[in-house]
Amino acid sequence: MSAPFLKIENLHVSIEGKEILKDFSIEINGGEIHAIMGPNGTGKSTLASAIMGHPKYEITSGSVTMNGEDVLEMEVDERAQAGLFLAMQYPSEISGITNADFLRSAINAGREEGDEISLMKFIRKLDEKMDLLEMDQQFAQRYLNEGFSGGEKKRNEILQLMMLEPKLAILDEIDSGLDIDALKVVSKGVNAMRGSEFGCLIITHYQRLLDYIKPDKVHVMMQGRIVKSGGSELAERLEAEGYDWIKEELGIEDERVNQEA
Ligand SMILES: Nc1ncnc2c1ncn2[C@@H]1O[C@H](COP(=O)(O)OP(=O)(O)OP(=O)(O)O)[C@@H](O)[C@H]1O
Repeated sequence: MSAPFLKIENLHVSIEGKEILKDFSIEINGGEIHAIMGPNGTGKSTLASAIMGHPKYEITSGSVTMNGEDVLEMEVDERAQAGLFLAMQYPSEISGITNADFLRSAINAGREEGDEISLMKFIRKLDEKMDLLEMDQQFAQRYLNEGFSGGEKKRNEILQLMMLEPKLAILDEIDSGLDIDALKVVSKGVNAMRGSEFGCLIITHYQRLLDYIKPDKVHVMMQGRIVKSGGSELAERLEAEGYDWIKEELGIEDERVNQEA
């Protein structure tokens, strides 16, 4: 069997001297979609930012490899070129750059000189993906995310995903703030990406999203690491019962209590 698409081993990450990720490990194979759920403040977004190389997050030990290559050795742009993609909880607005220009530059940044996507091919692909995501054509010419509603930003993140066709996507709360119709459309986009050459890590608070995007594995994250893994049934139980039963089962105490002790 080939090496896992994404392999994270014993990762420790600190922010401003405070350790947030504590011995985090996961393996995602090509074609697999994994979901991470967990209470607020357990380090889910920190994980996403650390993998992408955000300078604020200091990796103190552990490894991250993609297809056997050391991701932590790569510059941020090299990580994107290697096929990593992050859809963020709060996508930023960039004035002066249209959505279409941004997408074309991003596609070409991942290609060799002379192998850039032709304008015709780009437009055809953009039209096709925007159709699938039921996006109005005007969004191609609007400045990136500027004035987009929360739901439109999320839909636009999935458009980027479909245009860039990364090997591994991390989707951080792409369901937050989406109405039911938008949730279905966004899920349709992610499902259209499914295939042996695509791995995906979905961070979510709600099982609802996983009704539409069926994960191969569900992981529960607490206090900076995965404490339990299972299938979709795990997400269903979390939705019904919350996290207390896991804390009880595994003897996990709230951190604040630990600090006071
Ligand atoms: N820039 C920062 N400076 C200081 N602390 C930070 C910073 N970024 C994150 N943290 C802290 O790290 C911890 C983990 O935050 P993170 O955003 O990764 O959690 P999360 O699991 O994604 O939470 P949520 O479910 O609420 O989105 C929190 O206690 C947070 O306050």
